Amino acid sequence: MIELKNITKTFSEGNISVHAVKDVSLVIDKGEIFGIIGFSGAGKSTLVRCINLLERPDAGKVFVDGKDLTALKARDLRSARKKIGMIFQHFNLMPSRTVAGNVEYSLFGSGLSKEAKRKKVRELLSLVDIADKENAYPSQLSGGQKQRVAIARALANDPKVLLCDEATSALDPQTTASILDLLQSLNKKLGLTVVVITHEMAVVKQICDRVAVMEDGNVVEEGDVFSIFANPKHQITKDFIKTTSNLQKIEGLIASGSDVAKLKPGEVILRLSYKKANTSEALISEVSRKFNINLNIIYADVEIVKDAPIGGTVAIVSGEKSDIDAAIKYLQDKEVGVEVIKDERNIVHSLTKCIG
Ligand SMILES: Nc1ncnc2c1ncn2[C@@H]1O[C@H](COP(=O)(O)OP(=O)(O)OP(=O)(O)O)[C@@H](O)[C@H]1O
Repeated sequence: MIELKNITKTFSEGNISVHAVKDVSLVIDKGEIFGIIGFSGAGKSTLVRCINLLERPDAGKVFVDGKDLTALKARDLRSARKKIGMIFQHFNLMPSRTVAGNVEYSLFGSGLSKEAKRKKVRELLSLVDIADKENAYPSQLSGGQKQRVAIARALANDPKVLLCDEATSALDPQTTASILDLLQSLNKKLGLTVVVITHEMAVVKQICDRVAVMEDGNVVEEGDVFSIFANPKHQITKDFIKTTSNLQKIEGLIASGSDVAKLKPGEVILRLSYKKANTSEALISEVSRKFNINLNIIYADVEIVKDAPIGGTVAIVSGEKSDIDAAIKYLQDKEVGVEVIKDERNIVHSLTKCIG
């Protein structure tokens, strides 16, 4: 549905140049929810604004629904743009128009009669569940309600693509969840291709099918959401994932000398993370039985991402060194990520050596 080919965009002010997007190529499939995540200044907004040519790239091509937008004349570009809706962090509603007026404004030039426009506006407002606010002004609405109006407005010309630029960043967590639910239901109901820019991995986890991670104008990693969460390759991706997982807290507990992370000689702390869609919690009891070791779980953080469990556990493991080694190998063979966080097994060895 969307293909970005070698997109480059540089902003110049005086003799300072900012390379906002550097030779980025991406393919976003029809009907998917695609996330673009990165820290502030990574180039996400610039890249997404290149999709509807709000920013014209210095180099590269933009294909949407088979059309090369970069090659279109102004009039054709205007009509192609109508098939690409966009919503923003701060909603961008017109304060002097009512909710219905804001949505109707987008139907200007649609050729619909006054009555047909009214009907369309009512349908759109019902679709986003805000029909009761038809006559209210933006200043009388909450942030979540404003974003619903902005979504209705973005859908007025029956677009095939919806671009969402930090659409939930100004909302509280509960409202964020309800707007993400709405985007997901519109994606299913209308077959809409949705592109979501965010700096929150939780947003990606909740609704995206695939994600691209941006840093310093480049896409550094890209893939389906489960694989990215299970096997992040780039440091920045790992940092983003840390923000949504409790499994990293163990380092803090060790550093603070917490009793929870104290080991007896011979014990080891392992962090197990699921890397395969068919991994299950049953593995823990299985290795415990099979290798005659004890796993005392300190943290478990497992949730369902794209219908598969993701996350893992942190456990204190005790048993014979050779049994623990064999259990680690067994888990790794089952494609569970195993990290040794703290290891007191050598203490047993040195004690044995001393006694011996
Ligand atoms: N119109 C502009 N003129 C000059 N520089 C710009 C312009 N737009 C963006 N930039 C610069 O390009 C870089 C990328 O900005 P961009 O807004 O695309 O990043 P972002 O990842 O979306 O960040 P944020 O999450 O803060 O919006 C930044 O260094 C920014 O200052």
